[in-house]
Amino acid sequence: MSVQSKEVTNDKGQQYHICCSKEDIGRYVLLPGDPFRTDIIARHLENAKLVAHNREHKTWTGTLNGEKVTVCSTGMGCPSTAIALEELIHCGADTFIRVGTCGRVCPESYNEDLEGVIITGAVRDEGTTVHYVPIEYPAIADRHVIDALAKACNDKGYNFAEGIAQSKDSFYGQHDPDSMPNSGRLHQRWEAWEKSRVMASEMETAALFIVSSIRGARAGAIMAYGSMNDHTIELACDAIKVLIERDKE
Ligand SMILES: O=P(O)(O)O[C@H]1O[C@H](CO)[C@@H](O)[C@H]1O
Ligand SMILES: O=c1cc[nH]c(=O)[nH]1
Repeated sequence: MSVQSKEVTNDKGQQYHICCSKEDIGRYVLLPGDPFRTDIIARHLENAKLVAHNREHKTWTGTLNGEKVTVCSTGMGCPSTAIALEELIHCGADTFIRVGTCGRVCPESYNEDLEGVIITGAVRDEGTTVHYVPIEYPAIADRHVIDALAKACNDKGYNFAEGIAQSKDSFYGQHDPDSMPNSGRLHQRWEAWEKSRVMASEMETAALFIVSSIRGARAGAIMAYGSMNDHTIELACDAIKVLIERDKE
């Protein structure tokens, strides 16, 4: 039996950061980092309505296959992602797909034909999730969500790999480690991720997987290499439809 966090509300009784209430949020949620990306993803929903926009969290709710589906931006990094997750779970959400962008890491990921990655697990190279549970606990995706993403990808014939993401706290620690006094440690660890077949580097998935596991929710992630593309958004929406249909069975 999973335990929810205590609700913290604003003066309207809404969740403190996302400024939403239970009736605003669907069971199924798409999670981009960027608030502007929510507008693009919301166009894939039927009857999408803007519910709230507070700080980095912009939230739309509409339907897919007749079920209520929400799009909510997490902002950049694990702290704001964990906050969004907790508050969406307070509102009754239990199924999450991150729709993000990422960088390439291991040699295999540098195959230019690959559009992106369906994430199966995340390296907890960040500071948020140790506030939840010791580092030995794995950050893994829900197998039903991975399978729904894999089915969507197979049906469309798009070229996505499956693999592990590194969730880090410093974008410039990845892109310019030599400018950091801590460069030795950054290089050593990056080499370890390259040698251990890490397929993607990004900043939110570890928090998504850890908070979801601990709170008893299901989560997965699909990420585009470089900038966001239509295929990644399409597959995330298709996977939500697969889960909706399978949940009815
Ligand atoms: O495209 P999003 O979802 O923001 O994800 C990636 O892009 C940002 C860095 O540019 C980080 O948030 C990283 O995880
Ligand atoms: O290289 C990249 C691209 C997106 N997001 C990251 O964190 N790194």
